[in-house]
Amino acid sequence: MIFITGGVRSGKSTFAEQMAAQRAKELGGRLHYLATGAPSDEEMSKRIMRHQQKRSESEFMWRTWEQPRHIERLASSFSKKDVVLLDCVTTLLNNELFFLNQEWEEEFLREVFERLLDGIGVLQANCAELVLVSNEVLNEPLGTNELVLKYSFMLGNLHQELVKRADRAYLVESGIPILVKGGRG
Ligand SMILES: Nc1nc2c(ncn2[C@@H]2O[C@H](COP(=O)(O)OP(=O)(O)OP(=O)(O)O)[C@@H](O)[C@H]2O)c(=O)[nH]1
Repeated sequence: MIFITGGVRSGKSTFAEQMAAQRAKELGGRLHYLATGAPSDEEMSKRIMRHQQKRSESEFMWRTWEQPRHIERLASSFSKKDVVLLDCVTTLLNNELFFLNQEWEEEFLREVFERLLDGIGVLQANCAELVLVSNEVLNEPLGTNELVLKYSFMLGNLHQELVKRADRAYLVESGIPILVKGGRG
């Protein structure tokens, strides 16, 4: 598993696509793009269309899946030789946290945390390489808002756990990927 993080517009999605395509070439499997985001406004809709256009024009054959929750349900769509790019973990977390409009009690947060890790684990077990993209939103001062603090702890812990499980991890800054864990493999 490869974990890629970076700030907004850092270039992490482009880097992740290159990395996934390279791995698919090496492994001889198909390439899947798993989008967890939704076109929430006009700007996002256009951005998604641009991404889709770019993938359709690329030299690689991408198959796109739009799955905001329950990513594990896609597992049977992949083969053990395939490469899956999941973009992105942050949106997946948001979708889980806000879907039920539930109070962020400790038990609920723990359940979401485990559900996400389980879902990612199921995907990982059903493909050759899982490339995860996430947002580095924790560099700002956290302030004192309780929800922001809970969210930040949750995302931080999730990132730590995913990096622990990943063979390689990158931080992308201004379009430059910095290898923070693992070899160049
Ligand atoms: N629903 C859907 N979302 C997509 C699709 N292709 C890309 N996306 C979403 O587009 C987002 C990534 O693109 P950007 O918003 O440009 O990424 P960014 O984080 O702002 O910038 P970078 O760091 O440069 O990647 C992710 O949330 C993807 O899930 C698609 O086919 N369908």
